[in-house]
Amino acid sequence: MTVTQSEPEPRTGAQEPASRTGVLTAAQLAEALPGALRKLDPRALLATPVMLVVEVGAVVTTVLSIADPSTLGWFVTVWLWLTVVFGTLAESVAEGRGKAQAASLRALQTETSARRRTPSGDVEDVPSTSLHVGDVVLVAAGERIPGDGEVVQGVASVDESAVTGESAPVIRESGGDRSAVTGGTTVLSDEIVVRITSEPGQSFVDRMIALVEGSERQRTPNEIALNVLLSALTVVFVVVCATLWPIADHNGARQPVLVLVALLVCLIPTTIGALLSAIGIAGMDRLVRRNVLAMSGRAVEAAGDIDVLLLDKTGTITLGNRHATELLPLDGVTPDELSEAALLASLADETPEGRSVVELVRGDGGPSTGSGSVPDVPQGAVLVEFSATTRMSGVDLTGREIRKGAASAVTAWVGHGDPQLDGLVERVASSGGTPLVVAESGRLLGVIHLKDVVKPGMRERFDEMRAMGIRTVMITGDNAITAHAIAEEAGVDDVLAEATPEDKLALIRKEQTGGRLVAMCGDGTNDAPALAQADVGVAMNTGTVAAKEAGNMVDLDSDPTKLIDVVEIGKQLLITRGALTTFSVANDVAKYFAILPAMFVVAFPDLDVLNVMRLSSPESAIVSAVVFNALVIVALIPLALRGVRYTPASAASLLRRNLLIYGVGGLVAPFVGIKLLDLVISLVPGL
Ligand SMILES: Nc1ncnc2c1ncn2[C@@H]1O[C@H](COP(=O)(O)OP(=O)(O)OP(=O)(O)O)[C@@H](O)[C@H]1O
Ligand SMILES: [K+]
Ligand SMILES: [Mg+2]
Repeated sequence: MTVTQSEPEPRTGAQEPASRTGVLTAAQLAEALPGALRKLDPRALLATPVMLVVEVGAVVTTVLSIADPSTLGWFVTVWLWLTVVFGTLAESVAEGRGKAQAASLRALQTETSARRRTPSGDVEDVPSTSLHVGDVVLVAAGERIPGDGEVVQGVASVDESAVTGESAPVIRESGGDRSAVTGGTTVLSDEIVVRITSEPGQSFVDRMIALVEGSERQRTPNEIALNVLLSALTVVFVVVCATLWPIADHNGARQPVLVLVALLVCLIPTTIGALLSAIGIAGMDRLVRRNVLAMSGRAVEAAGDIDVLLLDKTGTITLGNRHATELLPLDGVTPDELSEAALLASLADETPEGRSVVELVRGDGGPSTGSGSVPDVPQGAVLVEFSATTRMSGVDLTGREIRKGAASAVTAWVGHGDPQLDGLVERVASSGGTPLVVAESGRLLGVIHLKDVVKPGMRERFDEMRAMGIRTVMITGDNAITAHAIAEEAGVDDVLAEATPEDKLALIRKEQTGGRLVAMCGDGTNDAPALAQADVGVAMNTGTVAAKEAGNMVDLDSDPTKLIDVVEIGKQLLITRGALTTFSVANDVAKYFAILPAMFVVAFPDLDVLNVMRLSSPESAIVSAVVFNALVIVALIPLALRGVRYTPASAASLLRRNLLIYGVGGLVAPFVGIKLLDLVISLVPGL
């Protein structure tokens, strides 16, 4: 697990494309070109009405130029087509950046043979592609896991490097919060039984491929709203140009349709129209680079404005391999009595905690990766499974009822407490451990000490979040003393202890009704409702299938502090879109003043006062403006892909800075650019 992240390693080990850093290579452009040309299909352009209008304009000028050829006509026509192609090229380049990654992920999908359990209990060999939800397969050391699933039996160490890029093996085991396995990863030791949870073609890797290729990207509400605004602006300018025609005609300054089309394209917001979707794709791509898979673009945007982050304790803030280290009997209880009861209450407990109790009592000792002897459950035993709501587990035998679990739950079950027990519980809890109280038929026996370790580097990262204005709250099913001990060590701002899944959900709703945007990091099935309710729900990749499906992001590194990166990327996405919109509109306004005087100066000599640009001829002015308009798109592709830099600062000062750079810059650039182009273009005979 990587905890601190600076620049992440390329996951695939493939050569780092230069465009990641914002530089476009010729090879990349060449590779993206076929895709860009395919996107010229008007049906594909319907999604960006601004560019569709440019394409229609290009068709019109093409027809006019064929009917009545002129240098001006052909110049305008070629550059209008280039404008559309530059737009589709931006999107195509953005998509292309995920292609290498997609290719290496596809390699994971080669068909393998799976050992499937038949209803009669036999094992049959089937191709991995024919596995369906609910099938149960056996996977032994050295074998590839044939599909996404949940470990229902056993413990194994698994090499997930092909998916996560992390070479250290991870533990996958039944019962707990580390039960999900990903198809295509390899079991390194032991044997596990896996219940398949995804249909062919809908696996985690399939979704990753779709994500990195950008084919599954859905427009976010903000993006849709902006697109509508840009379309409305376009309609306004179509009307302006259409009415300009009769007015000019009436005043004896008849303008050819060709010129009006050129004017229209210069005025409508082509820059942002062309780059909008590339900005969105690049944002997703940056997340993937950080090993975060975002299933929803809305969540990425929301991440830019997060106020509160809620985190589960075990497996999120701590490493999560809670295991029993010590048995503490009450006075009058022999160590053997406590051991026996603890063992019986754990024999059928498939959670890692339960297995670790068995190991401790049996003296197996070894790490939880050991294959473990399967102990016998006494005849006639009725098992009481652990649930996050009861916070207890145990067994009913003839004449004996044994439970182990959270102190409050077990003392409530017994019907009374015990001062000595309180002392033991507090001792374990104040060290950050989880105390499990053991009781038998109304009698309290003692405490099991479950130990867990806080992941390294937490405190620094939580400090960083505080600086970004994000409040961190740990929510755990564990008792208040343990919770506070861990919270203290990890450096979170607030704690909610003894929380049931409903409490976690209620806390999120409460924060949300206060108008705050809430992020949640979790790994357990009991976190799933909260992950689904949160605006940004980040599931740990180590977690359960339910958690991964409920959230709208999965962190392959299972690092809760990754949220810092997610927030930065979200902010960067919003800032980039805002900056380029500002630039685009400012640019168009400036072009209006740059070329209108040139167009009408012949008919209205008074306009000459406005003709500050002193362009060489009306024709050259028009072509220069169209060429400038197209080149601006190309010039800004790298910025759209790389994103405007985000530095933690107040929203107001960021806005001021960006208005200055992109607003004023957008106003000035056309005057300089068009003037320079005019100097060159006026050399062309006929312009
Ligand atoms: N196998 C088990 N048998 C009995 N009791 C358990 C078992 N596992 C956990 N408990 C008890 O139930 C409590 C809640 O556990 P759970 O794992 O559901 O917590 P949670 O809400 O996921 O929070 P976190 O993951 O942050 O600890 C634990 O603190 C512990 O006291
Ligand atoms: K424009
Ligand atoms: Mg949990």
